[in-house]
Amino acid sequence: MIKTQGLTRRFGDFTAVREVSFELQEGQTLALIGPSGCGKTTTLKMLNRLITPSAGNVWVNGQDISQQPVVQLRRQMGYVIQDMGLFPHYTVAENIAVVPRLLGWEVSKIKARTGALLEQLGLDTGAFAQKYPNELSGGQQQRVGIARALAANPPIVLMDEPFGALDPLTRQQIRRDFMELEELRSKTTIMVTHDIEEAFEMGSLVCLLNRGEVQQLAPPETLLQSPANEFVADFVAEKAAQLELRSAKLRDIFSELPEAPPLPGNALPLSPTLPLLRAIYRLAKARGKHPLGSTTYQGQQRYFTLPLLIEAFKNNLQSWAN
Ligand SMILES: Nc1ncnc2c1ncn2[C@@H]1O[C@H](COP(=O)(O)OP(=O)(O)OP(=O)(O)O)[C@@H](O)[C@H]1O
Repeated sequence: MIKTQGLTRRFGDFTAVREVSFELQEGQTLALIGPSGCGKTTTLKMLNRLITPSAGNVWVNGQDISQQPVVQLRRQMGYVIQDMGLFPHYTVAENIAVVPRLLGWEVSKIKARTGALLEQLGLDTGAFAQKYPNELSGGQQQRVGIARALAANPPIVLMDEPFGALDPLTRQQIRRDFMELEELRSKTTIMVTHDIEEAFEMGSLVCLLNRGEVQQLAPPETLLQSPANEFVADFVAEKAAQLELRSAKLRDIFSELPEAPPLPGNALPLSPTLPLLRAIYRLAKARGKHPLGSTTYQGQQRYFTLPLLIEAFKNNLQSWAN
């Protein structure tokens, strides 16, 4: 869907981005991460030609973007930025409708699309469509910004610190809602973030940059398990435990679990409380043992089963990592 080769940008004598190459398939998410000033935003902006590369190429669907009219290019790419960039004198509905209008969609189609997006992003259409950005909270504005970027259904979404300006709780909630959006599953997303946990949670690939150069480009778990160099190892070391949970996928857990042992007749069902599950998971990881069996909890022997654990895992994965 999108490919770069040798992407480089110089500002005078200074090389902000050097020879960045990656390839993303439809539906994949690339998280660009690294210390402040490492070239994340410059890389992102070269993808929609907000910044012209000094060298290298970008192809979208096999087409070299430098040969494409810029308007046509940007219609294929939703763009979400940290300060939202909503038009203050447009209502929420008008803000979301900007690109569909430019594309000449019928009014009824625009209205239906706007309403559907607002609902999907947890904003009641009746209450919000006619409000102005300054009547919304930061989190609500950010949701509108996301809706606007998705309005014309672009196959590619570029996001620069999309959840950056928000408090941690709002940030987490929006991120969760965002990841649950059904239509995003088929989109190819490139996001810039300074939050390594966010990168690990959202990225199917993580690209760690330092001083404009790629240090490692790989699935998140690979950065943990096989860091390419000392910089990568140091970068992930501090949060290794949280990152492991962020990048844990249900299938990883499945492969660790053997058949559930038969429950004894006097087994009490386990209520999967968070601390208990957390302890089980840690134990299993640390000792390389499967987390099935029994445990003494509040003075009683409790047994936990595969479906229970999986369910609890699904429900709690997010909050565990916090
Ligand atoms: N227009 C410009 N002129 C000169 N230098 C620039 C320009 N734009 C960016 N730079 C420099 O290029 C480097 C990379 O900038 P960029 O914004 O891509 O970094 P970043 O990784 O996104 O940083 P941050 O996380 O702080 O937003 C920085 O050192 C920056 O000062």
